[in-house]
Amino acid sequence: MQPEPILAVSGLRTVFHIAGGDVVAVRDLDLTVAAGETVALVGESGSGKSVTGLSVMGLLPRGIGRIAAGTLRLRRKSGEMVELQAIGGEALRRVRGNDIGMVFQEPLTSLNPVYTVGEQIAEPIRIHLGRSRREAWAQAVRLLEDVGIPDPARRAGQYPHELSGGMRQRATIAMALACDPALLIADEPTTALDVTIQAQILDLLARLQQERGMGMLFVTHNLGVVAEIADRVAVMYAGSIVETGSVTRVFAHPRHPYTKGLMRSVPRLGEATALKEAGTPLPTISGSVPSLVNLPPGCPFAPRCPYRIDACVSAYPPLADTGEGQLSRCIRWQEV
Ligand SMILES: Nc1ncnc2c1ncn2[C@@H]1O[C@H](COP(=O)(O)OP(=O)(O)OP(=O)(O)O)[C@@H](O)[C@H]1O
Repeated sequence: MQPEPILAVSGLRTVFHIAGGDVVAVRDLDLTVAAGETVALVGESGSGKSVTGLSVMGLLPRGIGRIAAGTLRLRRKSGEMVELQAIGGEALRRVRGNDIGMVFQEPLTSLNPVYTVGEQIAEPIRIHLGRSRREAWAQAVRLLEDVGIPDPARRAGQYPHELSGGMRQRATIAMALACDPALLIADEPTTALDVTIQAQILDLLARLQQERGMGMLFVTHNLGVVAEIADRVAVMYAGSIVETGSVTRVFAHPRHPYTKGLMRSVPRLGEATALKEAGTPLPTISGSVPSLVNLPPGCPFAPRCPYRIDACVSAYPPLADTGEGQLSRCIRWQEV
C-alpha cells in the first residue's frame, strides 16, 4: 500500500468576499504531495496558485478570504493526520513553521529587519522544539552552513540588510527548514533574484528536499523552473487545475489547450533570437484571464480556446483521465 501523502487537498474551494461580489479564487481543487516529492503549481498571474498555498497554510486574509469547501489533510512529522481547515489559532500556529515550512518570493517580507538572522532562525527551534538558547543558536549556524552561506557563525550575528538578496533567500530557506518540516511550500522563491542566483537557489532547494525527504509544493509562473525542479505539475487557470500529471508526461504530451499555449509561449534555447531576427513575435495566448466574479458556466478557458465547440460553453468540464496519471479538464483532450 502507498504511504499516505504528506498533503492531501480535496475539493478545495476558496472564496474572497469583495465589494463587487464573491470571487472564487480556487475551485474544486484536488492535490496530493507525497514525502520526497515536488509538485509544482503553474499558471498565469491570478490563476489561484498563491491562494492555494495560503489556504494550506491557513494564511488567507482574515475577514476577506475563506475556505468555502473541501478538506486539507496534513501528515505531521509525528505521523498524526490533521485536518488543517478544522484546526485554528494556536494549534495551527504549532503546525505552521514546525510541520510546514514556507519560503516566499521576497525574503525581506519573511525576515524581520530588527533581529539578527541567527536569532530569527533560532526562534522557531526554541519555540517548537523546546531547545535552549545556546542549542538553538548552534543549530541556526549549522543550518546557515547547510544552505551554503560562507562563514555562517559570523553571518548569524548580522542583520538582514547586511546580506545580499541571494544570501537572504538562503537565510529564509534555513528559517523554513529550522524545525525539519514534513512539507515545504515555496511561492515563487526565485522570481526576485538574478538568473544565476535563481539557478543556485533551485539547486539548493532540490538538494535539501532530497536529503530531507520532504514534500514540496512549489508555486511558479515559469515552466522552465517546473521542468527543473518538479516531479509532478498542476497547471492552473482561473482557479481550476486544468491539467496535471508527471512533468515528463505533461511536457511531452500536453492534453489541454491552455498548457499547450503556455508551452508555445516559452522560447526554446536559441529560438528567441532566431524569431527576433526573422521579425516574428513569440506566440502568445490571445485574450486575457476572465474575471473570477460570476464566472460563466462553461470551461473558463473557452473564450480564448482554439478548440472551442458549443459544448465547451455550456458545462464546466470534468477532469478526464488521459492515461498514466495525467488528467485534463478538456472535453476534446484527445484532439489536443
Ligand atoms: N486579498 C485578496 N482580496 C481579494 N481577492 C483576492 C485576494 N488575493 C487574491 N485574490 C483573488 O484570487 C485570485 C488568485 O490570486 P493568486 O494570488 O492566487 O494568483 P496567482 O496565480 O498566485 O498569481 P500571481 O502569480 O500574480 O501571484 C486573484 O486574481 C484575485 O481575484
